[in-house]
Amino acid sequence: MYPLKRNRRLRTNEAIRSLVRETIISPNDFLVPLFVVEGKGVKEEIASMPNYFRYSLDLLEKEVKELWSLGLKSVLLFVKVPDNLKDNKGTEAVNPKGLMQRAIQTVKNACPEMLVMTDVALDPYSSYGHDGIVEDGEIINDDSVEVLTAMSISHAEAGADFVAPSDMMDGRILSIREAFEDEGFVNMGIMSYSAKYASAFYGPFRDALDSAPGFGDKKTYQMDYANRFEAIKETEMDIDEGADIVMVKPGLCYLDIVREIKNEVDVPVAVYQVSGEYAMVKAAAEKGWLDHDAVMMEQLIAMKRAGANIIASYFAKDAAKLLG
Ligand SMILES: NCc1[nH]cc(CCC(=O)O)c1CC(=O)O
Ligand SMILES: [Mg+2]
Repeated sequence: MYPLKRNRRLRTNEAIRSLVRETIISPNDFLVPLFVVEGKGVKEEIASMPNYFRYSLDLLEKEVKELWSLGLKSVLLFVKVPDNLKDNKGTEAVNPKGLMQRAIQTVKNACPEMLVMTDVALDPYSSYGHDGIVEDGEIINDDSVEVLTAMSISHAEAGADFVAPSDMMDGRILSIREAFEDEGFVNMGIMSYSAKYASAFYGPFRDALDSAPGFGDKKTYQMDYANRFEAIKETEMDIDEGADIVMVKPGLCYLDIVREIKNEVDVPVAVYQVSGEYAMVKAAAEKGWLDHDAVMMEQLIAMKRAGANIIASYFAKDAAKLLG
């Protein structure tokens, strides 16, 4: 007549709940995205990403030290490139004195043990705002891969630990891996954005870098969000081509994909909780409609529970502070 098994016993108080908790997060799980701009003393808030900033190199140095003191040991660098340096060839992307190359050196000087990952794609450097080279209104694959490979070598030369190709061109992981081997960068890591969907959740990021596509959309290279098997195919191919870490992006709407990939592959799986996901929580919290910290933690734990070993998140610093 009464239940023989009372599951509620294990929920009676926080002590027992924490004893049986299956998923925990710590600052070790996070990858911190950072936006870098030219200038001195610049710390600009991004309008659509409240409490998230673009830093000039001098203030980047301070920020990175603070992250380190919070236990955050990996950063993912993005740069905002002035319009006059944008073209259709990625010229500035391979400039040894470019902003990205200097940002890598700045982080390494400020904090030698910080793991530095760099975004590899042409969009912030492209006069068209696309991730590859444009010809007759199309984003052409193989020439883009060549530039992305040169860009990766340039980041390795500047001292990066990992490149994170986010462009979704075919074959770029193999090309980058072979170039690293040929040039003696045998320890350079590749975190591939292997299952990256064409998503409307990237909007605020494109504000942050002024990198919105000038024509069309990214659907000829980023994945259709209706697809699931394709994510596994993309991911397995990138692992075969030499990726050390694979990534699913965006996060929350794609946790089914994270779980499937985690079950399929034997390399670490990352997830990217993207700018639009961050903006939604901030906006609702500002209105008093959601509890910011509670919703943030619930989402981060959900990502880890879904199988993500690594979470790239704009909440990394807030979460690290809360986790103490
Ligand atoms: N290719 C560049 C890149 N790398 C990461 C993001 C999005 C990150 C975010 O929204 O937080 C994008 C934008 C895009 O593909 O359009
Ligand atoms: Mg691919």
